[in-house]
Amino acid sequence: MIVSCAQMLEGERVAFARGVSAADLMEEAARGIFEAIRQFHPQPGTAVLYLGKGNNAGDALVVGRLMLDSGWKVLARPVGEVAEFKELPAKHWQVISDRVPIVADLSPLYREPGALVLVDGILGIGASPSPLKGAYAAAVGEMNALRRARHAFTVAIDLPSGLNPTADAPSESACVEADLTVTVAHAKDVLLADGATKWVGRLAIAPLAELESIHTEETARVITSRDLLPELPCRSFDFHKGQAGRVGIVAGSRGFVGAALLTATAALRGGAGLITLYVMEEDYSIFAAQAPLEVMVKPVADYLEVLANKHDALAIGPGLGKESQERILEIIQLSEAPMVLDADALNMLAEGHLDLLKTLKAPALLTPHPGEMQRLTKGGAHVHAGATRREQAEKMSVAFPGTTWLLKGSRTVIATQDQATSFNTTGQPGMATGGMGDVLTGLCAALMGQGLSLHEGACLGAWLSGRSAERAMLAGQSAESLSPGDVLAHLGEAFTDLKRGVF
Ligand SMILES: NC(=O)C1=CN([C@@H]2O[C@H](COP(=O)(O)OP(=O)(O)OC[C@H]3O[C@@H](n4cnc5c(N)ncnc54)[C@H](OP(=O)(O)O)[C@@H]3O)[C@@H](O)[C@H]2O)[C@@H](O)CC1
Ligand SMILES: Nc1ncnc2c1ncn2[C@@H]1O[C@H](COP(=O)(O)OP(=O)(O)O)[C@@H](O)[C@H]1O
Repeated sequence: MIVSCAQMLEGERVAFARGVSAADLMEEAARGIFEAIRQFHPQPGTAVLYLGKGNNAGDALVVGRLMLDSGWKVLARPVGEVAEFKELPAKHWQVISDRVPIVADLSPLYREPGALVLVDGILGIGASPSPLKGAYAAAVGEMNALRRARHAFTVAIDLPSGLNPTADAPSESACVEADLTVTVAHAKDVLLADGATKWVGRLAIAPLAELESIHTEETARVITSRDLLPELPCRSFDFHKGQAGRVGIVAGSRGFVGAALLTATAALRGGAGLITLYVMEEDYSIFAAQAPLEVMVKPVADYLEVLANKHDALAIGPGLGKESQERILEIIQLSEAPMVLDADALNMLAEGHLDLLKTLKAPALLTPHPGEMQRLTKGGAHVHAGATRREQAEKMSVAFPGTTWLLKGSRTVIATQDQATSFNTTGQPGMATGGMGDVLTGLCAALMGQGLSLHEGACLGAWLSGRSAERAMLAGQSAESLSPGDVLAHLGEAFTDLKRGVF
């Protein structure tokens, strides 16, 4: 659920009026924040707490205490004097001050071995909307410099300090550039603004039981493992492959073999019962030689043969090229199985055939990246110039009833008419490499084949592929080295994380 900072403050006020204690909330919030940090840094290292004077600093100090108890070395960098701390941060500072040196000189941090985590407890939702000045702006600049030069992992508590808590668009002045923002109780709308993503980074929500039921926006939500898990069918012991879905894949061409194989392997790792990859006869030997053993590769003289077989879901588009446009458009129009349309299938629709989406027999999930979306919306008939990413996806889903739109990016957004628009939180910049979208397509098709609705299949596919990328990083990959193959290899852990309810 999504709230404005003002709604959050009001929710807190109501909770305090019924006797909830701010100290208890802070303890619970900090436990969630620490858990989220551990999700990315399971082994202790060095942490620097950047501290303002309000309760955001209080949260950081409780997180610091939990880190100390788990073997971390913790240092403090107050923006002002510790004597200025308000009641709760002052109390928590007293508890740990003898174990937490105040850093005066930053230069040793640049040489500090091991993981370095910066905790941004400077400002939260109590921040004024004006741009940061003086010592506050300097502290933010210092954190960003450490992040860039030392690759320090930066965690913002509630909001990255400097993000305007009242505006739709964040200010471009001093703002903490976070790798992870752990926001308390509910996602704040400002964190989801298009321009905010580069400051917010990975978003996680630390739940607060007492603030669960505050008034929230019902038309949008942030995807969480807690909401997604009930959508994943729980397999009975006597489950058989026919129940796991027959997925057909229409992808690949000469020169684009990998796209089809990534899609097929993702469908396999996403749980599909039977997977058939359809390829043109003349290319059969290339695909058959490289396809996973479990995938059936079927040569066709004409793509329309695909429709003669029964499927629970079809994935159409990755690496298809342009040659079979007419036939592919026919399949899209005639298919009775739900479809995921990606890559070349989208490019074909963009070449004057978008209205075909009004005559489909089956529902379709379209998964454009921003470039493909631009091609699909050119001319402005359905989406006005300057529309936000959320507006683009929503407007297309309304223009074409029966379709779901997943607009890819670092904050993937998923829209279906009359359903809450969903924002994904998982993933990381290492995913910005060719082939990641093919994995997403195969995964979504597998989930739809197992009976998930288009919207929930898209949400779960986006969450799992992002989480799998994070898992690959924990297993030793880096943002530079991460490949779609790594995402495929770690999907099992992503499913396990879903079941464990990770952030
Ligand atoms: N309430 C709760 O129960 C819970 C709250 N929680 C946590 O508390 C956070 C909110 O805490 P908060 O209300 O104390 O505000 P916060 O953001 O820390 O700082 C405000 C202080 O900073 C100052 N200041 C403001 N703007 C400034 C600027 N531009 N430049 C410089 N200074 C500026 C301003 O000082 P003033 O100007 O008033 O002297 C004020 O004192 C919330 O985000 C979450 O992390 C969680 O623990 C869950 C339970
Ligand atoms: N910075 C990022 N953070 C999170 N996810 C990302 C990031 N960059 C890319 N992704 C994800 O990686 C995938 C890339 O898809 P796409 O651009 O279609 O790749 P391709 O067409 O090369 O297969 C999408 O799921 C997208 O959301």
